[in-house]
Amino acid sequence: MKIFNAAQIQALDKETVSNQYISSFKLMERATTKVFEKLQTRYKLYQTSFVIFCGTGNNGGDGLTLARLLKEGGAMVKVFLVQTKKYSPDNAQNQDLLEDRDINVEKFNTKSKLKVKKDDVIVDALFGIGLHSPLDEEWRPIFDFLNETPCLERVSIDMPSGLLADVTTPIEAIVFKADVVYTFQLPKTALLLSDAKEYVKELEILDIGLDLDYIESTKSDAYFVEQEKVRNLVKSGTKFSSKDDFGRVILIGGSKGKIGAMTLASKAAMNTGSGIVTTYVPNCGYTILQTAIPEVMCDTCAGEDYIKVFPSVEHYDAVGVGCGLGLHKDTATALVTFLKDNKDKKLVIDADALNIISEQKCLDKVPVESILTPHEKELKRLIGEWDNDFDKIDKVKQLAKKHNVIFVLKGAHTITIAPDETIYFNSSGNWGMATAGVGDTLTGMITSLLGQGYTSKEAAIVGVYLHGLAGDIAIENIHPHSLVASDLGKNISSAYNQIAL
Ligand SMILES: NC(=O)C1=CN([C@@H]2O[C@H](COP(=O)(O)OP(=O)(O)OC[C@H]3O[C@@H](n4cnc5c(N)ncnc54)[C@H](OP(=O)(O)O)[C@@H]3O)[C@@H](O)[C@H]2O)[C@H](O)CC1
Ligand SMILES: [K+]
Repeated sequence: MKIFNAAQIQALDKETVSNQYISSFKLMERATTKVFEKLQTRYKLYQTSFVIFCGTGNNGGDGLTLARLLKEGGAMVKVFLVQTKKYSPDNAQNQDLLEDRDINVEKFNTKSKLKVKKDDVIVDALFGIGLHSPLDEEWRPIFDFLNETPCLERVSIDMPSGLLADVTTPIEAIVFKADVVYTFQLPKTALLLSDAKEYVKELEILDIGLDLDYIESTKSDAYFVEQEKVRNLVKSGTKFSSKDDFGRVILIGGSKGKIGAMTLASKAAMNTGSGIVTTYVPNCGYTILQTAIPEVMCDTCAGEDYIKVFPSVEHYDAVGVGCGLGLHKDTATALVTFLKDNKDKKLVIDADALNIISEQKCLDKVPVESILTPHEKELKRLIGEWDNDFDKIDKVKQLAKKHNVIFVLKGAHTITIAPDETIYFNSSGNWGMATAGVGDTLTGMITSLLGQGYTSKEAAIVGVYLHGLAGDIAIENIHPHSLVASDLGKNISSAYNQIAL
């Protein structure tokens, strides 16, 4: 699914109205009906009272439409409407339709006293994608009230008001803190970034039937990766496949006390479908690995507790480096030599291998089309501080392009950034996955896919999605708090099955 900026969505809106021969009023009704249907399943309407805050534009128009639909659906509804001289035409038309419907509509300004009861649902329809700059300070008392007053839940239509859709919103800006945001048709970049975590606790994208041809023909560099995209990329075997067809991969890493990382990575590589997985660990890991995973071959280096020498990898289809590797200076020296000696080998680079590359300042030695999978702290060591998420993405884009490598920025919507400047936000996964070893599992999975012949970009996109989906399937039976990295490995098979459906 493409991600559009606000201007592109507004153009899409116009194009839809024209191509489908409908009025913008009808489109608003269609969009809001989708929100209504969501609210109908989220709450028992006849027992719930909604206080809807409406702005002066079409986001406000959505709020007014929703007020009518909720009232018809049996809910109690009260509307607060921003006082102004000029409302958008569809907003004004929906105001007219509220007359004689026994809905209390109260006009307010930034100095007004508002009232919400503790079991009301607050609906924020103040500003959507039409917001052109951060809100003025005069709005602060209103938003402080909306964000702090006790209520049942906070719902935003399209955008949490105050959040800009495709440029950064300053950290101190005034923004509504939504429990759930129902956004129309396509996600907006700001909704997917961790900077917005306080404002978007849950996100749902509602298909409102906007013009598909226009979406298809409009260029975008950013995508939201969903199951359909991954389904089209996943390869399957044939009756005559042999283990050689599924790639031979090697995972290099481990140090005393961190052999578990290699166990997780190599098990995940097997479960993702590699024909042959070899692990290369220091001596202390040999018995552990051979006992833990009979399917994996184990090779060791001279070092007892850490890797002193890297192996030859010419006979492998893909190489994963870094899980549990440690930062010993001999390991660091060996890694730098390894990078220089294997300029033509695409690598998956994670954890301490990334930390060593930062310390040794040798990103330029990383083979082209390698995949780097830093979490936030590893990324900071690599690129330094950033001002905000948009700045972070820009910086990583430049690096990816300069070094011709892929970055996988692990997080809530793990972001894959390719050297061609395309960006992929992942849609699968859950908070239970914020636990040790989950990154090692991902490295094993991406390495496996690379070894199976996926391009680097495909391996990253598919690996990240499959990994998140395995986590989502795991929490069907395990509480997110109790999820551990091994649970992901166990559910890779179910994730494949679900994608194939
Ligand atoms: N295609 C779709 O997805 C559909 C979207 N719909 C809804 O429409 C809104 C967008 O509506 P729009 O009228 O373009 O804009 P908003 O309602 O978000 O806001 C416009 C009003 O806000 C004022 N504004 C803008 N920035 C500021 C600011 N920094 N401070 C104060 N006021 C601001 C703006 O004032 P102007 O002076 O610029 O005119 C407007 O008064 C979208 O988000 C969806 O909710 C459709 O309903 C269905 C299709
Ligand atoms: K809103």
